[in-house]
Amino acid sequence: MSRYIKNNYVQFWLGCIIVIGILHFLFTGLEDKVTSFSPLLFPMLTIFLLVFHLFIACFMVMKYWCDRQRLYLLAFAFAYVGSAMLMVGTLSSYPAWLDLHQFNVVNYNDAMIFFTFRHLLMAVMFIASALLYFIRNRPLTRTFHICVIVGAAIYTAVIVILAWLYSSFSPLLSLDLVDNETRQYMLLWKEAISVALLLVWIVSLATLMIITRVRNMFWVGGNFICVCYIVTLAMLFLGGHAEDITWYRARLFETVATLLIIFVLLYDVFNLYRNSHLKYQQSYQNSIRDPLTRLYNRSYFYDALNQSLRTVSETHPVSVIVSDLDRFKRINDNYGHLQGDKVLQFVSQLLMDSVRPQDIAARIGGEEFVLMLTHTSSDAARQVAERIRVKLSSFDRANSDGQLPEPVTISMGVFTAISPETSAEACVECADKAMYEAKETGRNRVVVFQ
Ligand SMILES: Nc1nc2c(ncn2[C@@H]2O[C@H](COP(=O)(O)OP(=O)(O)OP(=O)(O)O)[C@@H](O)[C@H]2O)c(=O)[nH]1
Repeated sequence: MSRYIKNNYVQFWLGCIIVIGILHFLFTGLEDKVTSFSPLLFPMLTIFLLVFHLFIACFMVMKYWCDRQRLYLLAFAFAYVGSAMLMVGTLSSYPAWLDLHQFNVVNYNDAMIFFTFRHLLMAVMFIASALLYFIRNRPLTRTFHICVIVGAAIYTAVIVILAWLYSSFSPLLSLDLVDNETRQYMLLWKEAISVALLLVWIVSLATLMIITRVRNMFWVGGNFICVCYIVTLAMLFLGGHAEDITWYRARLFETVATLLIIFVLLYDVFNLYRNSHLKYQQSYQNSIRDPLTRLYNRSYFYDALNQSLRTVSETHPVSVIVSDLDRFKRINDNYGHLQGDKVLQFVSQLLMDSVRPQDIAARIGGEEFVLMLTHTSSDAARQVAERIRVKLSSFDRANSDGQLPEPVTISMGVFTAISPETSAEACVECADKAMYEAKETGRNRVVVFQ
């Protein structure tokens, strides 16, 4: 177990180093080609990021809505919705994205205030999400759900309102993080807030790693985004001033990393769809097959026969073969029920292998089987039955790999429907009568219903 977890961590960190290394390589390549970035790049990237965050928030809410059990998804949803709202504030600090006359008027301090509160909101919500994941299997009451949702909504609202109050939109409070004239970072940002945010994200990453153990793609995404935010903050921390190349690089990095997370989430959806489709297929097959022999069950057989009988005619007959093992009780009595089951499985496999894919082989009683052969005349059906009978009687313990404790024989009755008026029940009844005639006239025989 601990090796499995260690493997997860090693793979995760290797993946992070490779992805971040590739992104870094691409960005430096881009920076070498582009001498100066357009002031529109930052708001454009922010718009992309905003849309990505709304997309992720919708994904989390929808996933939560599926069973309304996984509260940790809602913590993520609030983190991303709040972040998107704060990005609207960031955009308003860049009027150029809407109003070209104010191309050079950028409120860097506001952009940094919205950035700070955005990260504070997200990092704390990520920790909350990990804690909610930790208690996911406990029986949580409806009141607890409501409290968590209300708490997350209040926290998000408080952060958004505080960001707005501290920004230049409100005269009530103020926070100096960037000097808008010189574009230099203020001491408060450089020595306190950036370090504090970095620490909060490190705590967030540690909490996520310990609790989730990076156990699936969803949490690979969650942990990866924490690493990306730490890298983003480190970039800003090392950068000289706002509008410096690192300012753009950090935003570009965050946008690309979020896009990667969207791909991870899409993969998660694909996995969910594939698993639920597989489960559906399994439960559907279980509902139409006999558990012991994997032949079709009685109800599936009757449905299929009724369907085939609708189009039956003299040129397109449908044949039914009812088969019953001879003196099967003796096998059970002499060798036990388990050996009896093996005999039933062996005979079922033989029946399945002896018919075409469009035919149906079903188990309709203890040791009673039925075959439906479409577009098969009475004579052809008799030949199929005869072939199966001879084949079965050719096996003994040695050449059946011990499946048959002794040679086993089968009695078979054939009936062929040529009119759509014939019901499925009547077909089986007639074939059954022919099979009983085979039993009465010595067993190990094929009789065609006349
Ligand atoms: N091992 C096993 N035995 C089963 C199963 N279902 C039914 N049987 C047994 O099948 C036997 C059927 O016996 P009978 O109907 O008396 O007939 P028979 O011994 O095959 O003799 P004839 O049909 O007259 O040739 C019974 O002993 C049932 O207990 C099953 O799923 N597994």
